Amino acid sequence: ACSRKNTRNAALHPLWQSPLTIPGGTRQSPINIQWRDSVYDPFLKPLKISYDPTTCLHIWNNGYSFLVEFDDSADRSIIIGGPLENQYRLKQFHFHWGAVNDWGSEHTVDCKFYPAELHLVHWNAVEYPSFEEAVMEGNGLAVIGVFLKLGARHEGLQTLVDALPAVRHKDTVIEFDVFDPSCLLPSCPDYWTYAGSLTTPPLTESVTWIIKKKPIEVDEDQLEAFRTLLFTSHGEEERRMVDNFRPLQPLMDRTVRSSFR
Ligand SMILES: NS(=O)(=O)N=C1NCCCN1
Ligand SMILES: [Zn+2]
Repeated sequence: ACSRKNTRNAALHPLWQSPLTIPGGTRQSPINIQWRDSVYDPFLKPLKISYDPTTCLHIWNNGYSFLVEFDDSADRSIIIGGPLENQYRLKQFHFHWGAVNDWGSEHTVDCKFYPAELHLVHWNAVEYPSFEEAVMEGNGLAVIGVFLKLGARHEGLQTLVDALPAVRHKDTVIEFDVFDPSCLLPSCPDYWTYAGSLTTPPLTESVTWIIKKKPIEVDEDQLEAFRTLLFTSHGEEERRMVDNFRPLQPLMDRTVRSSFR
């Protein structure tokens, strides 16, 4: 197993006061992706992504992360192909990050942590009437994970970073009219995919994970901006929003497939 220097052995994750492990869970997330154990699947299709930037609604701080939410009342921002049987609608994206650059991502690759990880959350609107119902189904959700590494400033991310001071406290929200999340995806099409779960409540085993092989680069100031956010609401004693990742979960009887040789 991979060791994160500051691993706590708390039974309850301090952040979410939810059980670290789900009793009877067989497909929990996040996991370590052991590159050499992943299996190339030639039948995996390319992932097709088409987002309409005007479906962007607002940015808000929900006390776990900051998230950008989209109008998912029609099939305007969708993904299809890859390991997916249906098309899935974009609902929101958010990030997980560390207090320092040595850790912060939820998934790891050969036990390597990245300083942050982006999750683009989509739901199966072909088979289910709402996101809330899809969350309870084995094929209800598809989440694209993108690793963030320290490097050049990311101009597309900067528009989000500039809005963060307005959502510093939990339960604050600002309108965010136009944003194309495609600018946060690496150009390389390669990904790993496996059957997993949500990593924050309700932790349901409803996610087809699609983890991009290549990270995107962001600079130190942009990571520091994430760390200026707070878990706490106005008037509460301030607690910096950092280390908002779930510890690694056991792979159990799962195979991670790759779209590339
Ligand atoms: N980190 S995660 O797996 O995306 N977890 C989520 N929980 C609530 C709904 C959206 N996503
Ligand atoms: Zn997430």
